[in-house]
Formats: sequence, structure tokens, C-alpha cells
Amino acid sequence: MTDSTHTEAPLGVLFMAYGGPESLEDMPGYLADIRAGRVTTQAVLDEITNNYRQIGGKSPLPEFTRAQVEATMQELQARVQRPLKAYIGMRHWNPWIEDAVREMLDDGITQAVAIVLAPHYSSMSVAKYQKKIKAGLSMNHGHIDFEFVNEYHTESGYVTALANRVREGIEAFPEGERDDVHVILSAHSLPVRILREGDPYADQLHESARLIAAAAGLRDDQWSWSYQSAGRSPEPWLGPQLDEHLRDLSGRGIKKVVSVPVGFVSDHVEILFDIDIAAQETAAELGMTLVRPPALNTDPLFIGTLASVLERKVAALS
Ligand SMILES: C=CC1=C(C)c2cc3[nH]c(cc4nc(cc5[nH]c(cc1n2)c(C)c5CCC(=O)O)C(CCC(=O)O)=C4C)c(C)c3C=C
Ligand SMILES: [Fe+2]
Ligand SMILES: [Fe+2]
Repeated sequence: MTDSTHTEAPLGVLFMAYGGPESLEDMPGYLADIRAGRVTTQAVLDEITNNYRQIGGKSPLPEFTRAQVEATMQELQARVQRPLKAYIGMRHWNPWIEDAVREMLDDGITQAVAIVLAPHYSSMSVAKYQKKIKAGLSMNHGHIDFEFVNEYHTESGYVTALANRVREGIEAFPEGERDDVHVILSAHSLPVRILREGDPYADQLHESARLIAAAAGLRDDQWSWSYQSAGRSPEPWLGPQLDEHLRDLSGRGIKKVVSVPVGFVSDHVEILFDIDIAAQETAAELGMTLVRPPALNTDPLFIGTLASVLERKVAALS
């Protein structure tokens, strides 16, 4: 039903995600965009292409993103009187954020809300997506009033959904062994320099981790923090990395581990290769059992969180 005060264009809802190759032929272009101007050697290209080959030859991220968008829009439209229209824009591959913005302008959108499918703010992630919106507006000489969701790392639906994943992972072990299970909460690493720059990313991750551990009822000694998936660049990246962290835990006698990445909201190469293949290999070498529950994907609690944070931004525009 159309609200009488808003009979013109619908309100735009722009969902942004990292983007992923839809075939191995996309790899050189995809990596060139991610590595922005830095040369990608043939060895690095081969290594990363091979990682994607091992997870099926393409990224599942675009498909998960579309499913998350469809589910969120159903819930959001049910809560909001104004007609809404969803758009998807990726940071590193098709459909590009700038193209989504052009489509919004072509559709006559004048007001919109925008969210990144990543709960934690960083100048090296969320801020870059937002800059691409501005670039899209400026290259098309257009204007749209945007309300941005910057972060949602403490939202109760997100925290509860991940706490449920933690419990699910622990329950994969026989009842008598569960007290000995150690939970590793992790997220994508970033260069250490972000700490000097006052970036909130690390603090927000630790805040999420504490809330998730508490909601899952974990003892303080039953969980720990690790970064993962550090980029291939010479500068130092935040650690410990998952591989060295597993080695450290093993050295302390821990042999049963549940791995729950909290910074990614869908299953893609950083989980399907970096945890399910690379970290599993390390765990096997160390005689550890590693369980990795599914990512949030279209978990109703997570979809409800996305709808809630967007609903608040829609209200701010009305
Ligand atoms: C918080 C920041 C980042 C998130 C979240 C993130 C997610 C993410 N990354 C990939 C795939 C790749 N990332 C690569 C490099 C890379 N990633 C980030 C940051 C985040 N990525 C940075 C800062 C960099 C380094 C860029 C550079 O200048 O080199 C790469 C390239 C290879 C490499 O360096 O390892 C890939 C591939 C996915 C799929 C993903 C999912 C959301
Ligand atoms: Fe990345
Ligand atoms: Fe990465």
C-alpha cells in the first residue's frame, strides 16, 4: 500500500557486500581490484585461484547476498509503510556499487538507506563502501539523501544468532567432552597500523566477541580471540593468525575446538578455504578436532537484525 505522503519513487535500500568471482576466469580482474594498484605476482594469482578451485571454482558470496537481501526486504517491507526498492552493489566485483547508484538515480530514487553486509566499522572496509556510493553519485552528477548504517556489532539478534552457532558447535561433541571444548572467535585481519590511526574495528570485534561468549554461557577460559585471512602484503597484520593460534592452543593441551568467525555474515572463501581447508589441515596435523558451524547466511535472527537497523534508518529519513 502506498503512503499518501510518498507517492513518488520508492525509498531505495542499498545492500553492499565484498563481491566475489563467479568463475575462475574472473580471478585476475577481481584480485587486481582488491589489491588496487599493487602488482599481483603469478604465484599469488595461482595460489588464490587454486583456493577458489578447491571451494567449487567460484564464490558463493553473490548468491548468499541475494538470499539475504530477499529475506531482509520481505521483513523490512512488512514493517515499513513506504514502498521500498532493493539494490545490490559490490565493492570488488559485479554488480558494482557505482552501477547500483546509477540504477537508483535512473529509477528516480531521492532517498535511500545503505548497509554493508559486515557488522564492524573500519576505515578500511565500511568507509570504503560508503566512499564508492559518493563516487557513484558524483560520476553520475546525481544526488540521493542517504542514511548509512555504520555498524551493528552489538545488536541482540546478531549476538544471539552467533551464540547459537557457538552452542551448536559445542553440541557436535559428545556430552561428556563438551566441558573441554575451546571456542575460537575470529575475524578478518587488518594491518596493525589501524590501531595507531584510532580505527574502531578491533574494539568493535572484541566487544562482539565478549557479548557472544557471554550469551553462549562460555567460561572465560573456554574461548579466545584470533584474527584470520591476513592479506599478502609486507606490512604487519593484526594477530594472532588462526594457524599460529591453533598451534598455541594445542601446546596448551587443547584438542577440541569450535571455530566461529564473527566478522563474516555468509559462507565464502575466507571461511570455506581459510577455515574449512587450511585451518582443518593444521588441526589434523596437531591431532585436534575442529568444528565449524555454518555462517549466519539467512538465519532469521540475523535477517531480523538487518531489518531492524534498516528500519531505524528509514525512520530517520521519513
Ligand atoms: C575488514 C576488512 C576486510 C574484510 C571483511 C575482507 C573480507 C574478504 N576478503 C576477501 C578476499 C580477499 N581479500 C584480500 C585482501 C585484503 N582484504 C582486506 C580487508 C578485508 N577483506 C585487505 C585490507 C586486503 C589487502 C588488500 C591489499 O592491498 O593487498 C584478497 C587478496 C589477496 C590477499 O592479499 O590475501 C582476497 C582474495 C573475501 C572473499 C572477503 C569476504 C567478505
Ligand atoms: Fe579482503
Ligand atoms: Fe581477505
